[in-house]
Amino acid sequence: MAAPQLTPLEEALSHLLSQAKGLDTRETVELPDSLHRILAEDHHVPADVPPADNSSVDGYAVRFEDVHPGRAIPVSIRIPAGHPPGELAPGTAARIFTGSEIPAGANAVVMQERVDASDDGIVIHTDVSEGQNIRRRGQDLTEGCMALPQGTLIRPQEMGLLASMGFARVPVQRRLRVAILTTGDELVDPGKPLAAGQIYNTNRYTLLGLLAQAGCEVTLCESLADDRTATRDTLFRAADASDLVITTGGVSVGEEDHVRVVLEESSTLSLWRLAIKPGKPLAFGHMNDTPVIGLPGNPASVLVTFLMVAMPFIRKCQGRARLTPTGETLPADFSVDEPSIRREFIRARKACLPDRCTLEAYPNQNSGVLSSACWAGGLAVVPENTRVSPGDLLTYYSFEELLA
Ligand SMILES: Nc1nc2c(c(=O)[nH]1)N[C@H]1C(S)=C(S)[C@@H](COP(=O)(O)OP(=O)(O)OC[C@H]3O[C@@H](n4cnc5c(N)ncnc54)[C@H](O)[C@@H]3O)O[C@H]1N2
Ligand code: MOO
Repeated sequence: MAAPQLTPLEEALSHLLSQAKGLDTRETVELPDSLHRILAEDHHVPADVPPADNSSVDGYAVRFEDVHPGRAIPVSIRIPAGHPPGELAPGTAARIFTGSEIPAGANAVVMQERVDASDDGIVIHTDVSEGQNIRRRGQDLTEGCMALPQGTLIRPQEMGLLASMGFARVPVQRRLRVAILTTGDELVDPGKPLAAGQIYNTNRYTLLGLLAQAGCEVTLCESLADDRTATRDTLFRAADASDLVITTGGVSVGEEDHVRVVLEESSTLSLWRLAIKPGKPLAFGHMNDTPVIGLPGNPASVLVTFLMVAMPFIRKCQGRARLTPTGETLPADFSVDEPSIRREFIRARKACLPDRCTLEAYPNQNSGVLSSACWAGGLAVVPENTRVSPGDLLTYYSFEELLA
């Protein structure tokens, strides 16, 4: 029997994305609870950050025109950080600290290591230029500018930036509710002993981690035996409770691949043999209007298909601006001698010397080898029907970008 044709990733993705519905509801959360949530409104800068010019060092604020080699300048004021700076009298210096506001009249700060201080004042032993060691008002964020657009994933740095603008509460999208169903008689949860023929359920935990990083709420996380009725019942229950159901396993061609069969009877199933490696079989359908993405069972295939297929779908539902990764171009430090008709996502990492970075590949790229992904920093893309020699340029998606 001839194998059905392979579908390009873009074709499957465009079908999937055309079915992704945006989330309609939002909520407001306290800033500390906003990590991994999606911003639901554009955030413009309400006032300059920092709000005033301030010192980037511990030292002395002066008017640079007052500095003459060997001549002492009296210290007239002391300005601890957090206190109003006042005004600097002409011909004098202000004792100042990192983060202290610059007093009116001063236009430079000299580090204390460059100064001799005595009862007569300070003698400066260095050239002083206008503006030195002054962090300008608004250097981080300028009033009125767009700081964070709607659809931004809030990472630790965005939490900090929101705090720097004074936002204590943040409007965020409702979390996308996602159910995880792993399938297979062989699966046992960690913590229990393995009997013959059994393996530990890996995908459940990979997906829990991926969905947490993607800002989703996991509604239900169950492991299904290879049983058609149980698969059907659980798929309906999961669909009822969720905006999206993700399954792993059971989408290939065997008669024990019940997810495929149940989706076939109950919905408009699209079943693809994707032209990507790993991750060939992929199912997409609906149970009672809830989208179901059926990922293959192999643990490395789950990671790759989640990142390349499910993640853009999730991003679209979340109203994110960027759906697919941009990547960077780097030379390979490995070879692919046998070209594949499937686009290959090689678990790879950057190896950097002072002058250039190359991509190293994990030696075993089998779709059952998840340690490849723990070793790797991301995915290097080998296009369809392409041999690779060291030095050839490849697109590389870091895991950080894929999950940002
Ligand atoms: N005759 C063919 N057989 C297979 C083909 C094919 O085209 N023709 N494709 C192969 C490829 S490629 C893949 S990928 C798999 C996909 O199969 P399924 O999605 O139906 O997945 P399963 O058969 O259920 O499992 C595959 C593999 O992964 C292990 N697995 C499954 N779930 C988990 C889990 N939660 N944690 C850890 N490991 C899991 C499972 O034990 C299998 O070893 O089909 C190939 N076969
Ligand atoms: O399509 Mo599979 O994930 O290569 O083993």
